Amino acid sequence: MWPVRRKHTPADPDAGSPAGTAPPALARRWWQKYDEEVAAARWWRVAGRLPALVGQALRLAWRASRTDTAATVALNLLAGVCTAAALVATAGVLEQLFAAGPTPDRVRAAVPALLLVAGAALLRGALSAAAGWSQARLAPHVERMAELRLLRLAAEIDLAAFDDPEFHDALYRASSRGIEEAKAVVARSVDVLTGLVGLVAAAGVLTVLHPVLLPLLVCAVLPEGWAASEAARMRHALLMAMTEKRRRKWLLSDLLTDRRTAAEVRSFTMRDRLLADFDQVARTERDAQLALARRQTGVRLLGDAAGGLATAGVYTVLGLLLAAGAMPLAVAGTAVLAIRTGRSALSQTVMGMNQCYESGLYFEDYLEFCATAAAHLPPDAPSPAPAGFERITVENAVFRYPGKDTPALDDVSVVLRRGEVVALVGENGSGKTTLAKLLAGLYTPQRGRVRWDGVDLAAVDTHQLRQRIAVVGQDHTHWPMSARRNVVMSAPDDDERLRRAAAVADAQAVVDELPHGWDTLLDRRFADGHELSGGQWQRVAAARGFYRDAPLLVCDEPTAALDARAEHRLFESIRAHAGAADRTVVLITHRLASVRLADRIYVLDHGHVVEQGTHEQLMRQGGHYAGLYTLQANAYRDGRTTDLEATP
Ligand SMILES: Nc1ncnc2c1ncn2[C@@H]1O[C@H](COP(=O)(O)OP(=O)(O)OP(=O)(O)O)[C@@H](O)[C@H]1O
Repeated sequence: MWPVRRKHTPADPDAGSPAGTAPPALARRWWQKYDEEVAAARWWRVAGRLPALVGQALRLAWRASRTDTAATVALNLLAGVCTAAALVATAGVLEQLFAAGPTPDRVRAAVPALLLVAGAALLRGALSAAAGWSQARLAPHVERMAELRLLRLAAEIDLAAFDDPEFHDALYRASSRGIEEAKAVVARSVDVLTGLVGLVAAAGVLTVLHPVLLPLLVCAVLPEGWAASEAARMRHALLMAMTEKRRRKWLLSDLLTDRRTAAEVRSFTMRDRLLADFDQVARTERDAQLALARRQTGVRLLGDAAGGLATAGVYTVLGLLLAAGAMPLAVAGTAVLAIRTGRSALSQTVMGMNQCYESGLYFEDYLEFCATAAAHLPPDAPSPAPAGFERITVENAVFRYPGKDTPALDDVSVVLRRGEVVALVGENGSGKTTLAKLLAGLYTPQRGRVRWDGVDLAAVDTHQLRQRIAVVGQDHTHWPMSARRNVVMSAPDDDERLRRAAAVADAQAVVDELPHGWDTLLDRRFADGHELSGGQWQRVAAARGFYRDAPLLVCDEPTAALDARAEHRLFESIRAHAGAADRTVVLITHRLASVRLADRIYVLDHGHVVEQGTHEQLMRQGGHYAGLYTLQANAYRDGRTTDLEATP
């Protein structure tokens, strides 16, 4: 699917990390296409990319809150205008003070300009405070919008993306910093605009005073700007290179602190091993951070030295102009003020651009993730999913997991009719779960088709389709919610339906023992939360499948954690569930006694359907199925059978 092999970027500080933590060469994915381009960006590209970046940030802010965006931009711009007005008024004050004539007259003449300076300063203070307030109000709106968008896309994208490590890297970067930086880009964009207003004012005053002053001022500020953008680029390149390691570290810390792994960490004395693995990655990260700090300091020193020299040059030129009589003292005084204001405005602009660029790099990670994820969503205007079916056919389906050379399913064809119980059997890794996920509409085959009667499922509304399929999964989720929510899920709440589903799945007895019945929270990490046993969870998961009341029920090893009696009852219930309303059941189980009564059995081996038929037909064939069945039957016979184990 993504054939080009990835090479480590030159910025990767851990190309030779300790054994056990070094990532294997990963196949290039669509998530990665953009990374190297960003890591290689230089400061001169910053200016070119900024307008688009600022535009996107402001659009996001606009969608999040029009009032606060408009207020933030307008108030900051007005504050910038006040700074400019104060500068021009100060020039007027100086001009009056250095004019010829008696001192009291000069001071009196300067009073109107002085009042203007004071007024502009006051107004500027008030505007800045109001701008700060609207900016603070805007940030949570932007954060909420950005977070919701990312979560919506992550929850909607094709399930296959979750088998791709690059997807996880991209998601990690987008969610860990991308969202945070979306707010920063908006704030820094406003800084740039404000700085530009001040700069225009100072530049205007300086150009009027002497044409050589403005270019000198620009030269004084640019080195610092260059240094800051280089430092930002280095930091982002490091983040790029460290993404996978940071995820690894996070995973290891999760293993050490998670409740689900806490027991095995102790019983298998895994603590030291996990800590050692964690420390290996942490040390690599620390060394990379130290190297980054060293390189950043070097670049900053260079920028500061060049900036200092250029500033000294500006004042030297000013002194020379004064000495040569080419500039009167009043004008020189104004020039010093204008240079200071201009320098701070230019610094604000350049720093704002840099910070905008730095935040923008992370913001672009976020934008890129959203754009790529959006491009991999199911089709926009799909045809409606069929309400039911007479026949489901899988035709010559080929499915390969991302990054795998061999397909998990190769040229597989199966047929399911309405009201049938169809069993999928085969050894571990033969492709049963993958086929079940294709039938459940969770994966789309890369070749071949899955149809409900004549309708190809690749073109239908997946959301609608999935509402017509119930799945009792092998790896069902223990939702940290109430018992009721664990069964009802997203369907409408209906007590009678809940009672029926629980009765069929034998889950009512489980719930009856809970302190708050259906409203008990099933998570021990919260106060008053309760935990269920593996078998009890499995009954709740089965009730979830029955509650959905769908024409197709896919059961992937639904009884693995059940005791023999409960397992027997659940299979009976599944059969009755299918018979009662002409529902079709796909059943995956290694307990072959339970598949004997299936209407048809498909036997899978290494991703191929190798046999199909009823139990009797397959036993007569004497092939793969007959071999497996006889093996289990003999095991039971040798172990002296009991009533429930009379058949294998
Ligand atoms: N998420 C995944 N990413 C990559 N490969 C996978 C993934 N899930 C399964 N596979 C591979 O696909 C093949 C078929 O796996 P599948 O889970 O469909 O087998 P199965 O018959 O259900 O096995 P079991 O009886 O152990 O549940 C196996 O080789 C497995 O390694």
